[in-house]
Amino acid sequence: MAECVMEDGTRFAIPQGTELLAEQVGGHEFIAGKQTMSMLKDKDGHVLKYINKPILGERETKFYEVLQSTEDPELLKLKKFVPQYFGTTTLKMSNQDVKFLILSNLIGDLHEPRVMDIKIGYQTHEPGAPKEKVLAEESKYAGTKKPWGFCIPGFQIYNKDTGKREKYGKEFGKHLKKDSVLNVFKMFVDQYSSPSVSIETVKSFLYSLKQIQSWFETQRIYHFYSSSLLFSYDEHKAYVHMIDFAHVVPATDNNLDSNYLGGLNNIIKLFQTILDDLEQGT
Ligand SMILES: Nc1ncnc2c1ncn2[C@@H]1O[C@H](COP(=O)(O)OP(=O)(O)OP(=O)(O)O)[C@@H](O)[C@H]1O
Ligand SMILES: O=P(O)(O)O[C@@H]1[C@H](O)[C@H](O)[C@@H](OP(=O)(O)O)[C@H](OP(=O)(O)O)[C@H]1O
Repeated sequence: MAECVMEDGTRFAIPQGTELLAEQVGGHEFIAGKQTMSMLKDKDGHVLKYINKPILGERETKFYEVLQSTEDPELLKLKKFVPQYFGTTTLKMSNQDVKFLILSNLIGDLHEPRVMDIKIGYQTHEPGAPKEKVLAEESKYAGTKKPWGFCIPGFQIYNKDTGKREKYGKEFGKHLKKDSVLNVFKMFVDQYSSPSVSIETVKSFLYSLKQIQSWFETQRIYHFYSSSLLFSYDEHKAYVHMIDFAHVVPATDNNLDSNYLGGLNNIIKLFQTILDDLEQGT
């Protein structure tokens, strides 16, 4: 069993042959005494996601399995935005068998990746969720979720002076207000000395976002609650991917996922504003 040390000094055992995914920006982390676990990486560079939570783990696994075997042309369009799925694995942790999803590493080919997790939706609990879950979700990230239909659980950038990685976590995201979001996006894409990198990055984000948008404008298969868009880039490449499908449920009454579309449309508007400003040199 290998050992890991968290930033606060907590030590814990992780399965042999794995390491922490250092670039994880959102999501669950290991918490002593709680059944939560950080994202891991295996020897082949795959990302391992802990799926021991009942219902949620099974739901996310099922989502990947359906996507892997589908011949539905509508669903097939989604594949390029979602991590590749390589099945599940059971590993020993503190003598317990623990199940993980094996996924492609979405940022594996980026150098010092800048990464932002944006969780989509005015509502982040699925219909029928327990009352405590509804209250917990509604009370969090209200400054951005209510006006914009998304929130920012985490991101990482590199300090322009020291070159050191800087992580902004959930507490930062929870205190954000409506009017600060544009500046956070600007800071995120302003990481290299040449403005042309920012311009190309934002153009690439917008290109992918509009493809995802056009999928959501017609698909009536699923509703995606609490799912994230993962933005990543370096000097040469920029990506937008969809992750976290633990709260994806069949679409009710054949409706569009307006909860997701609303947030996505606002992200597109904000990045378009940034692109316009960058191109005008303001
Ligand atoms: N396939 C992947 N490749 C690279 N990084 C990933 C991948 N999947 C997840 N991550 C990283 O791990 C983080 C957490 O992922 P994810 O949202 O799936 O976890 P979670 O614990 O279900 O989150 P939540 O707490 O929102 O339910 C993401 O913010 C991202 O930084
Ligand atoms: O952003 P935060 O404040 O960390 O909020 C967490 C976030 O809503 C997760 O999606 C949720 O996990 P699930 O997707 O598994 O419901 C988790 O529930 P949890 O505390 O019960 O793990 C919340 O705490």
